[in-house]
Amino acid sequence: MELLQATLESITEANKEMMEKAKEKVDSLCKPLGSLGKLEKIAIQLAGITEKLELDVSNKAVIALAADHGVYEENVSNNPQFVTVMQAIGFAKGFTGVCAIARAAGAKVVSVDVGIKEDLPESSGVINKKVRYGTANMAKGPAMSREEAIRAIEAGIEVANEQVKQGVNVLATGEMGICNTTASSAVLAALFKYDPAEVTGMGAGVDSLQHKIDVIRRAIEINKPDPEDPIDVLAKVGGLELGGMAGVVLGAAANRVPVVIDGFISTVSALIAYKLEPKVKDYIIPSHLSEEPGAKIASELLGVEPMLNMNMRLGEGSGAALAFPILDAACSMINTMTTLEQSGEYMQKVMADQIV
Ligand SMILES: O=C(O)c1ccc[n+]([C@@H]2O[C@H](COP(=O)([O-])O)[C@@H](O)[C@H]2O)c1
Ligand SMILES: Cc1cc2nc[nH]c2cc1C
Repeated sequence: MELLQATLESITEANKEMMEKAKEKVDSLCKPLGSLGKLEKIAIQLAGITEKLELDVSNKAVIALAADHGVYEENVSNNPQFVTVMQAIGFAKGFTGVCAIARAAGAKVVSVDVGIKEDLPESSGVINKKVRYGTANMAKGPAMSREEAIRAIEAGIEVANEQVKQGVNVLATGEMGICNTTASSAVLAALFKYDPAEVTGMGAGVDSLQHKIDVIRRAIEINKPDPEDPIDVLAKVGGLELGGMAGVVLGAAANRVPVVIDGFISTVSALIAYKLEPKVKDYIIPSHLSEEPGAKIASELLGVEPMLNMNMRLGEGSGAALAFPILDAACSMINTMTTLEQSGEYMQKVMADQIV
């Protein structure tokens, strides 16, 4: 609890003065006002986060947190549960979908076990931050205790802190957990009082969507999570990797480092962090709009507009990694473009044949 409390207390808003300066600089560049659209918005946000006008997001990491879910026994996912541990190993060894996309973007993937139901050997390369061996079945009782929910959040904070210490200057949230779309829909419905039918989709595949909705409804009825208490909601109907990702968002904000969020599960986790400390919003950069129906609702609740719509629903942090080059472009824009004035002067020199 101490780490969570200290982290929450250390989060401040982005530097609005620096954002004003960045806006002035962006507006002076050689282009029609506002013509680089969201790229301008991102550059200004990055300046506010880092308190610098010379921007750098060259050291990138996707934090991919993996955990298992007890609600698997309710038949809410038609994929085998071993996929969770298989993909966590794949993250560490570099052969999953997110790894391929991160590689193309020059980013590393950090694989973290926050609650896989098996023990992994050190040689797996997966960082051990295990809080417990998977959650309990939320359709029968709380997924985890309040203390475990806090420890999961703190595991994410710890990883964020460790990565920033190693020089990482932009983070992204990613995850793996068979059944975590059930947990995410339950958290979203409980936190914002939605009917589960409005925020539940097929995930990675399910035999009956109606059955999945009924299980979520039952979990909320049995556990009665308190919408005013995000940790209570996380503990009762959430997941360990959701807590971990909320922690990564909080840790990023506390370190004044931008954090790119991925699809549905990542966005719901960011909402948990936002409910704990609304100032984290200044540090969050959205990436893509997941095909999962609850993703649009979650983005709107967070007040972010995903920049890409690639019909993706893989998770893992794949969409966030795909957005990394857009951040690079925003930095390059503010760092290397000439101003209208400089371009004019240069043009006059060229025309006067003064450039050798
Ligand atoms: O990120 C998304 O928007 C997303 C949407 C659907 C599925 N997923 C991935 O699929 C897994 C969960 O699917 P499920 O059906 O088992 O709940 C989990 O490991 C996620 O990474 C991810
Ligand atoms: C193979 C597979 C890979 C995944 N990655 C994220 N969720 C996933 C679900 C499955 C089934």
